Order: sequence, then structure tokens, then C-alpha cells
Amino acid sequence: MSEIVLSLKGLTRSYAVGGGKSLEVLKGVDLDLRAGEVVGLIGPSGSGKSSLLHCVGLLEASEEAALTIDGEDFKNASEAARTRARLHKIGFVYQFHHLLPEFTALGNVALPQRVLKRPLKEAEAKAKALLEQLGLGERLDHQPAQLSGGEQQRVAIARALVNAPRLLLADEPTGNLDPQTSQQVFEALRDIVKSQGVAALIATHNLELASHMDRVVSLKDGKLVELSKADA
Ligand SMILES: Nc1ncnc2c1ncn2[C@@H]1O[C@H](COP(=O)(O)OP(=O)(O)OP(=O)(O)O)[C@@H](O)[C@H]1O
Repeated sequence: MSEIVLSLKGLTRSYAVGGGKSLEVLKGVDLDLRAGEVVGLIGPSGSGKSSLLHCVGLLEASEEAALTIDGEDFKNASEAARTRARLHKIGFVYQFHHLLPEFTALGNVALPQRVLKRPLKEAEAKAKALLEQLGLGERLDHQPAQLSGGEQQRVAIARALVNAPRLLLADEPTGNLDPQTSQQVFEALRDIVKSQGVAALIATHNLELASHMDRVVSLKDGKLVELSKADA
């Protein structure tokens, strides 16, 4: 079996909602993800999918949970350690691509490498290779506005992977696309994740897409339940 990239135990998350009250969204979530595994995260609206992705993505500190990514322990990790891990170990894809409009596809994908102070040539070579792998070899010099919605999302996927993360977190990555484009973008994401040996957690409302993932986990009443393929 391939190595464990993410190990999470006992994650809780509450929000203060005024009047001294708090809303307990995650009530002890456990999750392991292995290299090369594509896991769907489903659950009703408001069940805590984005909250879970934020905690796993180290955008929020989790004090009680035991959390390791790529063997590094993030329980009580400093802000600096979390920021470093977000740059090196974790890639993010959102529902809306958030590409920089004045940059080309190549420039957008090379950017995270430049943040790591990689030389321009090296950054662009990596960006080009990923964009080609995602079928965008003819679109390198297009700006986001000159790309279709599906192409924009594939650029966002390339950007998320350019720093060679171990973990890819995606929040409704195809939520803004029509069903056919959605399927194509998902397949491109799955293929590249598998070829790079990344572990991916993909929140989605699209049960058809979820049925094409290796495993599906569902958030229910603050807990994560593993679904059999037939239930997804
Ligand atoms: N900053 C916050 N303050 C208070 N409550 C919050 C905050 N963020 C989220 N919540 C609440 O936590 C619950 C979970 O929200 P979350 O966005 O994680 O759900 P979700 O499963 O991703 O929903 P959706 O599928 O609609 O995107 C919701 O009831 C939401 O209102």
C-alpha cells in the first residue's frame, strides 16, 4: 500500500455565533489519505466540508487534532510552519479559478515557483510541462479571459501542482462548469494527481463525479463516514 500523506485524528471545529453561543460543526473527524488516492468529500450544504478543508489545509490552526502531512506534525504548529507547508506541501483548487487576469496561463502557473524564489526559466519549464500534461500546450500565452471555463480550471489545477505538493485540496473544483466540462476537468485532475502520486481530497455536491473517485467520505452530524461505492 502506498504511503500515508495525511493523517488526521479528532478534529473539532466550532464557530462563535453571537449571544455567547457556539456552533459545533466538526465533532471529531478522523481521516487518512494515501499517495495517489483521490477521495471525494460529500455532505449537505453547511455540513462542514469547507471547514474541514480549511483545517486540513492549515489555513486554520487546530489545537486538539492530531494532524500530520507528509510525516510532519502540525499539532500546535506555528503560523510560520503552516505558511511554509501551504507553499511546499499543499495545493489548493477552488470553485472559482482566482487566476491573475493580467498574467498568461504560463505566468499564472509559474507564480508559486517564483514565490519559492525558483529561477524564471526553471519555473516556466515546470509550468509548461504541467500545462502540456493538462492539454493546454497551445494555450500557454493566453490570459484567463481568453480561456474557456474548463481551461481556466485546468490552469488553476496546474498552478496548484507546480510546487510539487503532496496533498491537493479542492473545494467544488467543477462547481462552476457544465456537466460535460465538469467531467473532463475532473478526469484531467484525477489523471495528473495519480501521475504525480499526490493525495487529493475533493469536496463536491456532484455525486456522479464522486462515484468516479477511489473513495468517498461523507460529513454527517459533524463526523466523517466512509461510504461504500454503492451508497455514494
Ligand atoms: N466564520 C464562521 N462563523 C460562523 N459560522 C460559520 C463560519 N464559517 C462557517 N460557518 C458555519 O459552519 C457550517 C459549515 O460551513 P461550511 O462552509 O464548512 O459548510 P459546507 O459543507 O462547505 O457548505 P457548502 O456545501 O454550502 O459549501 C455552516 O453552518 C456555516 O454557517
